Amino acid sequence: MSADLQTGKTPASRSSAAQGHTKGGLSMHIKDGYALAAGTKLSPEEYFKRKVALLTGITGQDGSYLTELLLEKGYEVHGIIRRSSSFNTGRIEHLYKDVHERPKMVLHYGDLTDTTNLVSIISSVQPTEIYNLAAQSHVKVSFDMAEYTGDVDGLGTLRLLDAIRTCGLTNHVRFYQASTSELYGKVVETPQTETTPFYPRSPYGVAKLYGFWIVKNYRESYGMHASNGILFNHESPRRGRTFVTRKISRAVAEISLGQQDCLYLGNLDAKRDWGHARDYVEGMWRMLQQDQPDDYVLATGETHPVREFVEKAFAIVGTSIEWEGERDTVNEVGKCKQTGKVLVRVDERYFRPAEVDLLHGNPAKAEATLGWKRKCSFDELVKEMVEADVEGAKRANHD
Ligand SMILES: Nc1nc2c(ncn2[C@@H]2O[C@H](COP(=O)(O)OP(=O)(O)O[C@H]3O[C@H](CO)[C@@H](O)[C@H](O)[C@@H]3O)[C@@H](O)[C@H]2O)c(=O)[nH]1
Repeated sequence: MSADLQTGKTPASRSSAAQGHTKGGLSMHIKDGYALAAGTKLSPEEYFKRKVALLTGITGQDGSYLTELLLEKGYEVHGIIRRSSSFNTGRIEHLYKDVHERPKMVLHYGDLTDTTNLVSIISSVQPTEIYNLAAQSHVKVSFDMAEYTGDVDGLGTLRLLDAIRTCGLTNHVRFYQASTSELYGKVVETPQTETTPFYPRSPYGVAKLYGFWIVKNYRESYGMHASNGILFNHESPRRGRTFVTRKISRAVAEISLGQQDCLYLGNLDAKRDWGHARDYVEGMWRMLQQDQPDDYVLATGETHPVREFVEKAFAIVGTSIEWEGERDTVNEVGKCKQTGKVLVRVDERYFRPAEVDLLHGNPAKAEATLGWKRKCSFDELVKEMVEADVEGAKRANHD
């Protein structure tokens, strides 16, 4: 069911007058008859001559970059969004098209926990590609909401695959699953490749393990063109504010402008393979352009501790950090070398019941088969994030 984000009404229930783009949220314009009526049968020729993508998680970081890429490539993009009383479409507002143009991005209310709704959307959109990016994606939160995380991230993937089958698109649609380096968890070899054994360390990782295997199972059982992208951490100025990189870049920006005193973090020694989300969504798309489905690692091939991200982020605003106190304990602090002021403290509330200490991917297969390579370096990523947050903090102060 297509949704107008201002009114919550579907095209059928809306007046024919176009809804405008209003402050505080995004209003989508859906011409009557734009999506196909449920049950419409397209001939294979009609179906395959279209480029129609359906994204779950379109309002997230990856969803917004992927939508930009697909629109540039001439796709019609449909996204599933969850109903919320607060606006959650900030990352895709700039993709809004005037009502007088044919909209290329259409949003539908839906949820990975609602099978009927998924069947209804897929049968009316008849997508040629589906990207399953929706998830409860926060590892720490998954310890508090383990059942919900399992339902959405694990069973949600199954529901989507079954909805494709119910709609008769099993051997038509190409399916991308957002799998994750969290599957490796307690790593048994470094760097990690497509053949490294999995050992997830959180309810999130365990739910994603189910997602990974059900995709592989449906590929083998029903011949579906379904691929797993095992993506290592990927960040950007659009990253959610509770993930460590964005938490750091925002805090550094606000501290540098005198709007915040101190940054509180958990495990400073965890190591991650951090790339830029814009590069990674291109890899997702490339996976679905292959003749054969498969599983691929997307990573930079480098790993850096959280501590280094902190140091580099502060360096962008001209502050050098020196560490004092016992390492790996709550007594450790990061001080400004110039003034001696404590700018970083360790807070055990951010520790996880079980930690993933090291992630370091080997993207050789994706590079060789997909012709994919990350473009943005670690230093460029840190710089882009901090500079964007400095600009954002200045603007917020001004408003
Ligand atoms: N979030 C957060 N993490 C912190 C903090 N202090 C230290 N960390 C450490 O920083 C590391 C990265 O944490 P996140 O940025 O929350 O990301 P993640 O747990 O690695 O998970 C992300 O990447 C996965 C891919 O490997 C994704 O699958 C997952 O959805 C998420 O995007 C973890 O080891 C975490 O313990 C803090 O204050 N907040």
